[in-house]
Amino acid sequence: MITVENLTKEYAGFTAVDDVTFTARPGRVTGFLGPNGAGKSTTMRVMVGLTPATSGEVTVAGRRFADLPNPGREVGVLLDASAQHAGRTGREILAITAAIMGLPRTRVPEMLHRVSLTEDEADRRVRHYSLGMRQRLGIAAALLGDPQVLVLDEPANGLDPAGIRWMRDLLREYADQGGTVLLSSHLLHEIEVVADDLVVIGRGRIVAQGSKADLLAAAGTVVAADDRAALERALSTAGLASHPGTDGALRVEATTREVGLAAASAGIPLTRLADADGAGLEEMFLELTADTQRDDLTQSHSEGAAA
Ligand SMILES: Nc1ncnc2c1ncn2[C@@H]1O[C@H](COP(=O)(O)OP(=O)(O)OP(=O)(O)O)[C@@H](O)[C@H]1O
Repeated sequence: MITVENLTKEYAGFTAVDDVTFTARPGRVTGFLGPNGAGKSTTMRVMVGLTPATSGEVTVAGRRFADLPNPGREVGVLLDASAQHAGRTGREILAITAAIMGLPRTRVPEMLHRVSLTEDEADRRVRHYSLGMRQRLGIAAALLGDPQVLVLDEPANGLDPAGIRWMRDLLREYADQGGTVLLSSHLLHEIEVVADDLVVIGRGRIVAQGSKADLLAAAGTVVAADDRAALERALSTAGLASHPGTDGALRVEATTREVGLAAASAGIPLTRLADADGAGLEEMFLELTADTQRDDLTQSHSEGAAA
């Protein structure tokens, strides 16, 4: 279990994370989703004690990371796959990590096997690894101590489609065995297949959170008719809020049944009636984050200010 409570992180007066509260639960994969610069990495860095919070608190298994006696045994962390020592082999990196955590050396070949790095690849220096191989090695290091919690920042970066599927299966299995997984991404599709819960962040603030199923249901119904104005009137008469989607159809915050009945009672033939489903979630993500993108540079702050 990871609990983030009213977390705020400021860099020289710039608020990178703004009063963020959420929980990642055991047995579930929690997707931490947001556009570039939304505050995901900063939140995760605070979570694993790399950056001090300005205010608020993060606990893992009920304790602050800094208070965990052997953190690697409780929390597996992959924040930056490229941060590994380029001059060491993958096997050496895992062996050193195992020694630091007081684990038997036998964990190393086990984990290499778990992430499908071959013997030959394990003995190459990391500088010769592809980004995908570094991600696998990073995941092996995160799993080494058999932790109950995994914190992974953009773990799918650099993985090919087969690698992404492999990782999804691995995380699913890990969560199904009772583990807690928090993984970040700026790509909705990457996360929506594997996540049970979603936490969406934009400009440092949480803009939506809940189970994926609830967020999908909240994304409502897509409906279209040749006479869109009449359809809008019928929906409004039935007390259903609607707004135009990007494809000319209307998005309605109601079930397909409610929408169908409202159209039928006004005698309007429909050309389309469907659950908003994945497309709805994507639109919701774009809408939620559109006004939270950090590309307007209206807030100036100094990059690299002291943490
Ligand atoms: N050390 C720092 N000094 C100043 N600003 C920082 C520092 N670290 C991060 N920031 C700023 O905080 C904001 C959030 O950054 P963060 O890396 O947490 O976003 P992110 O959601 O992980 O984005 P990405 O998907 O691009 O990795 C950004 O505007 C970033 O420039």
